[in-house]
Amino acid sequence: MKIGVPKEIKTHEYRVGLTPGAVREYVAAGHSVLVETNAGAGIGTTDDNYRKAGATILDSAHEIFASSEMIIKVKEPQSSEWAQLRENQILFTYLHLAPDPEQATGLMKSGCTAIAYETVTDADGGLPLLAPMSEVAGRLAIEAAGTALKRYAGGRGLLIGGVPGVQPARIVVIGGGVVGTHAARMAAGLGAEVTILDRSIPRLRELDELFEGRVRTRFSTIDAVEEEVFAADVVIGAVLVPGASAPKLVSRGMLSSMRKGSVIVDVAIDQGGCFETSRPTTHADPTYEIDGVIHYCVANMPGAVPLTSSQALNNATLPFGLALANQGFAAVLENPHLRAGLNVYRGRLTYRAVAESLGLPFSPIEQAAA
Ligand SMILES: NC(=O)C1=CN([C@@H]2O[C@H](COP(=O)(O)OP(=O)(O)OC[C@H]3O[C@@H](n4cnc5c(N)ncnc54)[C@H](O)[C@@H]3O)[C@@H](O)[C@H]2O)C=CC1
Ligand SMILES: CC(=O)C(=O)O
Ligand SMILES: [Mg+2]
Repeated sequence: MKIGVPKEIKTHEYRVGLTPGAVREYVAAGHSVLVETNAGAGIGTTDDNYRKAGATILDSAHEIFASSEMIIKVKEPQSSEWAQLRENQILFTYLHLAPDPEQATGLMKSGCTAIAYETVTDADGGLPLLAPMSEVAGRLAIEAAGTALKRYAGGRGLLIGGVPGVQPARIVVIGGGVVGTHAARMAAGLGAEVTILDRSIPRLRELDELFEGRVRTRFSTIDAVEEEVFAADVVIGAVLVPGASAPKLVSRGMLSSMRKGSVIVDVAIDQGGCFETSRPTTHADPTYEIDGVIHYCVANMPGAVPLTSSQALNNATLPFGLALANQGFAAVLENPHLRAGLNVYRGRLTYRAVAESLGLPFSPIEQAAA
């Protein structure tokens, strides 16, 4: 199969869909890989490194889209990209369609087959292509909070871990999945007082064992969220209902009861965010303030550390990408985990939670492919 890798064009997105190491694997399996010139600049790799791995370098995204049977990217396609997709072409990347009707209709109009990294599953009920970036974003969330807490940045002027004799920051993490666990690990490591809220009791049990008493766990009710958020210096939004828009757990009205200079890091912003006042921001201008509460809502946090992130992402996508390259669409029909990733097929939405969030018709794949 001919596989195309365009350079990422979202603001301050420095990751790349395939690293030279991954290209080598596709080429060894008999595939051709076309890479846009400078696609690897953000991870400090050159066109020559891609050529050595067996890729052909093309001058423009236009040539990549025109010549490839499958496009492998990182971020959701931007409008200039979805306009170039076409029927029978496979798109394999993050999509986050639930809060993004424009992109959803753009992909539907293109007729392409779009597989979303974030809804591909594994045998343990996990999300193996979301997990590595959630690990990165969870860890970065505490760095972002530490920066925003500084007085010159509008924050309370609090050091996350405090110092001996002075209390540390109180950090509340809503959602104890991959993002939440990695955020809690970093926060606890720095010496913060950490509470994780989740609606899954089995998950709270696992967290309790994992952190051996170093982190408090709490079942997430309306009461519990209010109590914890009002007492927090930092709130990390890390909930997910796969494919769906994030539930809004902190309302606009609640902000006035939060501490002035406290910080919200809404990692779940790519699914619409779990704070009513969240709106997507970029690495170029990551924060804004409402009612004295600093909001950090960058939708591509791992793009800031592309060396770590591109490797972690490629490790996870490789087996799925190879299956698609080897078998084409048949891989989606055969493998239930890839099938869970299918969001758009020839103009139809094939992922129920996405269709429901967008208020558009849902077509099960059996029906869409019939
Ligand atoms: N902004 C960014 O750059 C990035 C954003 N993300 C996003 O972060 C979010 C979290 O991802 P993961 O941790 O991988 O998901 P996950 O599925 O591992 O964890 C989500 C957790 O939320 C819990 N949850 C669901 N509804 C809840 C509620 N009402 N109250 C409390 N807990 C609730 C679930 O029980 C689960 O434990 C997703 O939206 C993901 O797309 C991930 C990576 C990068
Ligand atoms: C998961 C995601 O949206 C990202 O890594 O940017
Ligand atoms: Mg994102």
